[in-house]
Amino acid sequence: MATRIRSSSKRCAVVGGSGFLGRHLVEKLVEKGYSVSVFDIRQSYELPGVTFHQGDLCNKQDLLVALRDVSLVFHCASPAPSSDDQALFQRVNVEGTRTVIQACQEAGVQKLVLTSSASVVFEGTDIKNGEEDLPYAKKPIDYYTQTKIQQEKLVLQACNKEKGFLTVAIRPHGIFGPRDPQLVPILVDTARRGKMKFIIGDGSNLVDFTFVENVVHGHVLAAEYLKPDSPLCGKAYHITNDEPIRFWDFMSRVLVGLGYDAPRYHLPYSLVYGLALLLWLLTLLLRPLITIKPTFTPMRVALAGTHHYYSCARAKHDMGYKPLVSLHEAIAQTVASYPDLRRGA
Ligand SMILES: NC(=O)C1=CN([C@@H]2O[C@H](COP(=O)(O)OP(=O)(O)OC[C@H]3O[C@@H](n4cnc5c(N)ncnc54)[C@H](O)[C@@H]3O)[C@@H](O)[C@H]2O)C=CC1
Ligand SMILES: CC(C)CCC[C@@H](C)[C@H]1CC[C@H]2C3=C(CC[C@]12C)[C@@]1(C)CCC(=O)C[C@@H]1CC3
Repeated sequence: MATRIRSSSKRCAVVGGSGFLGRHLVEKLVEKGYSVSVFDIRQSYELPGVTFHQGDLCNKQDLLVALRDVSLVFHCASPAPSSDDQALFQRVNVEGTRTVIQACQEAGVQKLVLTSSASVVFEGTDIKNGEEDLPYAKKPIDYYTQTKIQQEKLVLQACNKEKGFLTVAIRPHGIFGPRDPQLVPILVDTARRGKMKFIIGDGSNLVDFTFVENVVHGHVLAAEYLKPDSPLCGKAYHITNDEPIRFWDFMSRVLVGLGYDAPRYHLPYSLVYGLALLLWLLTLLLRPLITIKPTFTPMRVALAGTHHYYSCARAKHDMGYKPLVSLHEAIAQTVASYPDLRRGA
C-alpha cells in the first residue's frame, strides 16, 4: 500500500454519484457538511460544493484523481440490472470494484462503504425476515446479482484493520423515491400498456421496499460508525424500511396514487414464471436478429411472486439505524414527485 496522505474525515467521494441513490447520497452529505467529489461515467446534475470527475471506474488513473485527499469513499456505481449484459456486469461490478479497492488503498482512503443488495442471498424462493448470515445465493436470479455477490465478497475481504483500510457493505432492497428511474417508471409504463391487470400468485407475499432517504441514512451511519474497534468492519448490513408490505399492495398504492387502476385478476405463479422463462429463452435465441425487452422477465416474476423481506436488526444494534421516513409517507412523497407519470399527463 502506498504512503498515506493525511486527509480530512469530512472529505469523501461518491463513485456512481450521478445515479439515483448516488445523487440523494451526495445531497445529504453536502447538507451534513462533507466536501464531496463525484466520480461517474456521466454527469447528470450540478451542485454547489460538489466536484465532478467523469470517468470509468475500471480506470485506476481516472479514479486516483478523484480520490486525492479523500478519506471516505462510497461505491454505489453499477450498470442497470435491466441491461442484462453479462460482460458489462463482470467488467464493472467485479473487475471495476477490484480497481476501486486498489485505487482507495493507493490513495490512502481509510473507509470504503459499498452499496450491495439484499438480493445477494435471493434464489427466487421465499425469504422471510432473512438475516445477513444467510449464505450467498448458489443460483443467483441473474448475472447482475451474481456479480453483486462477487463484488460484496471483494469489498468485505479487503477490510484490513492493521493497514487502516476499513470496509462495510450496505444491502438495501427495492429502493424507491423521487427521481428513481426504475421501479415507478417501469410500473407506470406497464400500466399504460394495459399489462398491470394481473396479480401474480395469491397476492399475499411480503416484500421490502425501501425509501431512498432511509437507504442514504443507512450509508451515512455506516460511514460514521465504521471504526477500527467497531463491529461493522468487514460486515454486511440490511437496510430496509423495516415495514414489509404485500408486493401487490405496494404496487396498487403507487398506481392508484398516480390515477391508474390497481391490478385485480389472479394468475398462478408457476404459469407466469414458466411463460416468462419461455419468453426469455426466445429472446436469447432471437438476439442475433432482433432485440426484445420483455416486461415480465423471470427475475421480475420471482421478485413479484415470492416473500422476500429482510431483518435489519443488525443495523439497528450496531449503528443505531432506524428508518427516518415511514412507508406511508414515502409512498406519498414519491407519488407527488412524478406529476409527469400521472394518468392523462
Ligand atoms: N435500485 C434498487 O432497487 C437497488 C439498487 N442497489 C444498488 O444500489 C446502487 C445504486 O443503484 P441506483 O442508484 O438504483 O442505480 P443508477 O443506475 O441510478 O446509478 C448507478 C450509477 O453508476 C454509474 N456507473 C455505471 N457504470 C459505471 C462505470 N463503469 N464507471 C463509473 N460510473 C458508473 C452510472 O452512470 C450511474 O450514475 C447500485 O450499486 C445497485 O446495485 C441495491 C439494491 C436495490
Ligand atoms: C412489471 C411488474 C410486475 C413489476 C414492476 C416493478 C419492478 C420494476 C420492481 C419491483 C421490485 C424491484 C427490484 C429491483 C428492480 C425493480 C423491481 C424489479 C431490483 C432488482 C434492483 C436491483 C437490486 O439490487 C435488487 C432490486 C430488488 C427489487
